[in-house]
Amino acid sequence: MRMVEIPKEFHEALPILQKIESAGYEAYFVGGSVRDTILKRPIHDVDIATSAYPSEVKALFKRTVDTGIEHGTVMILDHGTGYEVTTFRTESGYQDYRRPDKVTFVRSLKEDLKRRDFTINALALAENGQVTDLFGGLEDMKKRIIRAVGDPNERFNEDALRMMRAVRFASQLDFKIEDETLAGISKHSELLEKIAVERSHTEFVKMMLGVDAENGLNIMLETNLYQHVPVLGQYLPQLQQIVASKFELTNEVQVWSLLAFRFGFSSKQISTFLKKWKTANKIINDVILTVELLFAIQRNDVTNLTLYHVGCSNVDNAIAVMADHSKTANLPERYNQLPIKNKKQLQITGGVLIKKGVLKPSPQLGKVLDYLEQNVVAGKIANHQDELVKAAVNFLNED
Ligand SMILES: Nc1ccn([C@@H]2O[C@H](COP(=O)(O)OP(=O)(O)OP(=O)(O)O)[C@@H](O)[C@H]2O)c(=O)n1
Ligand SMILES: [Mg+2]
Repeated sequence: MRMVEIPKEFHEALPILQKIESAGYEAYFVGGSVRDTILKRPIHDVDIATSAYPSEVKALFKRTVDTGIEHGTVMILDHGTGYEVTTFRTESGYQDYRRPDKVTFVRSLKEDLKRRDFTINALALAENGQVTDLFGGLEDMKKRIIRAVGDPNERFNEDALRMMRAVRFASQLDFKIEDETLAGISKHSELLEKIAVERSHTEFVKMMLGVDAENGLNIMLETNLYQHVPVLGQYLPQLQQIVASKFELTNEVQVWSLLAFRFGFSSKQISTFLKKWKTANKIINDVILTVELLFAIQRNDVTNLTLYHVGCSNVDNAIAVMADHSKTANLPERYNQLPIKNKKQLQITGGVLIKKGVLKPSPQLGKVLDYLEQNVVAGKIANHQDELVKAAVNFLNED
């Protein structure tokens, strides 16, 4: 296949390919950017592979950085924002199921493409638009199939994360996993435990955000992969229910909130669950708030105070996760109509209360402000300074 027009994302990098080629070596665009171009999907990172050895690449350009020199990767800064150029290589050893013991630089494109994970990821695009397809990647794209390059057992033994990548691509691209590749995943699913949780985490979240996430999750159940990631193994019936329901998620908070809500987790359980997945603290906090609101929605017990405390973005997250939209239809409007959205909008401060002689600086000040904030949110006190001062005086007299 010959691409008539090379997409604009590649243009800035074309001088790099031309320079390497004019020095007598081969150079190609490879990996995800080629796959996504042919599938007419947005491209993120543009990777380049070459027959030139790293020292030869470095000799050709003025500004280079050794970003991964031991496995053959050099970043070239001469053109545009920086492009990673990696020498064709073969890999061997893989005693730990995640990275090779030995990388050997080679001059042959075929050898390089042979060690890649799936046929759709083993395509090379030349500067003139010619696509090299040695393993039927183009045909598999047409048939919408994820197929391992060569023997799936070998590919998954080399890097067990590839099993999660297969599931992620199936969900993201709405592709089917070819039978032998699928059998390879079932056979080797336990190898996933050898992989750093952070890497499985990335693939799992991407999978759950894909267009066919129900299918992706279902494949994790059918192949037993779910038993070899943190916590999910104990929740098969709940996961089956999630698979059977339709869901459409747009960020990581929603992914974890859906699971935690369906698993019936308390805040403490959510924290333990997500720490096992090495999730960022900010995400954990947002999930706790989102799930708190989800349970309130389920109980038909959403107060203004809950909406206020959960915050705008997590109200949106809860709405996205809740399957029953009749229960959430009025929430955006209710949120918008809250008298205040955050503490800063309160028309009073501790300083003003002190200045007006309502009370002296003391630990009680915080209590008074909390009282005012909660009652403004609940609509019981108007958010005007005079009213707030009056309410503070009354509160102190009652106390
Ligand atoms: N475990 C892996 C990871 C990557 N690759 C190869 O390296 C390329 C680039 O890897 P990466 O950027 O991690 O994935 P992409 O396929 O580019 O997917 P994404 O769009 O998420 O970047 C892949 O296309 C594939 O050829 C591989 O063979 N095995
Ligand atoms: Mg990529």
